[in-house]
Amino acid sequence: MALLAVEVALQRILEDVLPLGAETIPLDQAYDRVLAEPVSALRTQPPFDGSAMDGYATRGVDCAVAGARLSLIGEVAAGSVFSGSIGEHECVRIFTGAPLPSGADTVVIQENVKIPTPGVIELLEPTATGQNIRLAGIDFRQGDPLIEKGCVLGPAALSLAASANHARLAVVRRPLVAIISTGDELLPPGSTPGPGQIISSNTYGIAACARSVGADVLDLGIAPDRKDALSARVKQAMEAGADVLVTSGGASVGDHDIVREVLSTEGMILDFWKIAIRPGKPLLFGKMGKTRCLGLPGNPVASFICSQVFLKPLLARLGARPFGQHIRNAISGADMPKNGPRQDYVRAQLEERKDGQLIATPFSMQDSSMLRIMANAGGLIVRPPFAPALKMGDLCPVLIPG
Ligand SMILES: Nc1nc2c(c(=O)[nH]1)N[C@H]1C(S)=C(S)[C@@H](COP(=O)(O)OP(=O)(O)OC[C@H]3O[C@@H](n4cnc5c(N)ncnc54)[C@H](O)[C@@H]3O)O[C@H]1N2
Ligand code: MOO
Repeated sequence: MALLAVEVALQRILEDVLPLGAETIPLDQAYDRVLAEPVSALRTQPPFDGSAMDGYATRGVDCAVAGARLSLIGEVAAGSVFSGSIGEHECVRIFTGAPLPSGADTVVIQENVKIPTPGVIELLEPTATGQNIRLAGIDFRQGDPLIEKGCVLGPAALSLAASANHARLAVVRRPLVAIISTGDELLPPGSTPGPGQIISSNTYGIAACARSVGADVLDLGIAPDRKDALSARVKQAMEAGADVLVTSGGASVGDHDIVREVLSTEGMILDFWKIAIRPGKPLLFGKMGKTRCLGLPGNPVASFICSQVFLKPLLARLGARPFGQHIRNAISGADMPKNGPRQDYVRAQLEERKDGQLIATPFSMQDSSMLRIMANAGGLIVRPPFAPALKMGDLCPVLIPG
């Protein structure tokens, strides 16, 4: 039977995924969160006509000519209000951000005056009516829509929400992804491996992919290849309320590849197992209640590429976060043979020519255990199933992992 195509597998993974619910959180924790409800202004900003400069508030008609003299009748700074009113040929010392005194419609900046005698200012040049004033509401008025639902909150949006007087915001809950590595041979980084043992690496790439699309990660460590040990960790993931359960390793057909069986025993309804991708063929997907289960192959590069191609879009959809794979057109830096039945993600070195043309040169070794090559690959040349041979200089799509 033909293996499921990558696009079909992705469709099946995303098929009925709805964004998670909302939670209301303090503004200072809302950076990079996805807004669940639109934000509108709870107040008008600025709430009053105010001065944009340090200087003297006066009437435009009284400062139309150089040499005009005005009597100084008081002072107003930001945070206070001048209680009187400005009359003909009068002014009030004013500072940036202070409300304009009643009767004033213009601010003369202090660099443009001299003080011939205390209590009097003299204009060095004319100032037009309305200069250096910020009118009430020029930024926004109460009730104005300010930030759309679905926006990923960046620094300026957060300051805007604060200015509009929101102390808390409704944001989409972050998906929780539980990660279990499986394999008797695995030890955490920093250990001293014994005979036959290696260091477990996959979790770190998987977790980083998850975090890059706004997910929270629950690392459930390394489970040995025993059904009871893996079951216990799966139960932990379910008890923690994981939206997505990712396993790494044990997905293939060997005697120790127990993931599919254990997940099924724990209640997973299998959707698919094995797809037409290289690396990553033994990928499995199913649902355990509301929890989506993604069984990644153990080979480190397969685990990473499947996280990029399948896990990231799934988590982004759950978190209502905009997401698209970064695909660029390149020309191949080498001849490539015709492809087999699986969509191949060929690790390639990228180079940008002076004219902007991207050149992707495949590494000569493509073993799915080789993390150094993966980490040095600027991109993955995507070779669809049965793609014909490529000549050096032919166009090819390149996925840039994020
Ligand atoms: N007879 C067949 N054998 C295999 C097939 C097949 O179709 N028929 N598929 C191969 C493919 S493709 C892949 S990919 C691997 C994936 O198998 P598993 O998911 O069962 O992975 P493991 O056997 O557990 O591990 C494979 C390899 O990766 C190392 N590994 C596992 N986990 C980690 C980790 N967290 N960090 C670092 N390295 C890890 C493990 O030691 C193995 O070397 O199966 C092929 N076999
Ligand atoms: O996923 Mo495997 O060889 O296709 O690494």
